[in-house]
Amino acid sequence: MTLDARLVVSLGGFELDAALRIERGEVVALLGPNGAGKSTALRALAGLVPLAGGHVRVDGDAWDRLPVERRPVGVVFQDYLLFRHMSALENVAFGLRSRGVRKAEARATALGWLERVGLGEHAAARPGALSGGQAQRVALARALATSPGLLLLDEPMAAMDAGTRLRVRADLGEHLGGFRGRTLLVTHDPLDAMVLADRLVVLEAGRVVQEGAPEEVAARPRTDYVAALVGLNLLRGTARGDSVELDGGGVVAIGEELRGEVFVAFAPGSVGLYGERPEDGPRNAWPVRVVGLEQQGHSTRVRLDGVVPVVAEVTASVVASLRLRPGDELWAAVSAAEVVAYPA
Ligand SMILES: Nc1ncnc2c1ncn2[C@@H]1O[C@H](COP(=O)(O)OP(=O)(O)OP(=O)(O)O)[C@@H](O)[C@H]1O
Repeated sequence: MTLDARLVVSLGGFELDAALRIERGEVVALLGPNGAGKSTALRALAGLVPLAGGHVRVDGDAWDRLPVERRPVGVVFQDYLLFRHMSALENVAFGLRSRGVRKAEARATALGWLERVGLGEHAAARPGALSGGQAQRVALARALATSPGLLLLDEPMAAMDAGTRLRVRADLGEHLGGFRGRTLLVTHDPLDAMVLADRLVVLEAGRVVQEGAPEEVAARPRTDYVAALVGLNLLRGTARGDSVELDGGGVVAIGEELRGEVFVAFAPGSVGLYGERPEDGPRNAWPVRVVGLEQQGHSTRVRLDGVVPVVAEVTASVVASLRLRPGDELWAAVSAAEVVAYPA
């Protein structure tokens, strides 16, 4: 009962060509930078954008041949797209009515769903009288009420403030946990993806560049975008035993034996900063220049340029004792044991 799709879409100068598989009960997060084609992929699955090639199949059923209104798909958009002149109940019942369910039954089912998302008491309210989080839950209830085989969520929390987002993320996690269809969640937010998804698919410039379990993607990024998303330093080079000659120059000692093209990743927090080259210190020490400082919670992220460009995350006491400023020349050091290398 796997959804198996290859989505080829051509929009002006933009070309999407992405393969996606979603198992029953699985939540897949589609991540990527602005303009990568995430919304286009979602719209293509919903039938709102025509396929120039490829297919959308579930168990041999060709969903791509079905007209939009007959696809067993529920969609929740970022701005919810609730009908403003209808009550919450009528909004949720609408999807059922348009699938031929009789009025009384549609209303009863809709009320059941509003109760499940905690909005039974707001059934008569118009969308304008609901908060963003509540409106989002109505939109989710409307999408789930038709028991779709595929639930599509397009940045469902993007319009919310941080506090609401936290609550709605938890709610959504609960509802998705009980949902037996397949879910595709389009998001920019790595936290939404890591918390809610069973698997991540990363799209860049219309192509899938990496996919896997959240912990796998977080530990072994394969593009600069993914590395920035999960907060790791990422370098690329050729491994010759326990060291890697970097493509951009410089060498990184690693804690294991590898050969061939590899990625090298390490956490900013594992990078130490020193005024002088550290004696008897970590095997990796590179001369660097400070190009930027950014406070993040209790630590400072220091962007460093040099033959080996890296980001370090240090405490306020390091910033103070080294009197760090843009332009300063320093040494960055990281132990080989903190460096992860994997085939490119
Ligand atoms: N109707 C359209 N006609 C022509 N080009 C379009 C159309 N819709 C989207 N595009 C282009 O397709 C590309 C992908 O857009 P899409 O909205 O799918 O990306 P996205 O990954 O969802 O981005 P964002 O994160 O900014 O929402 C962009 O370059 C966009 O400008």
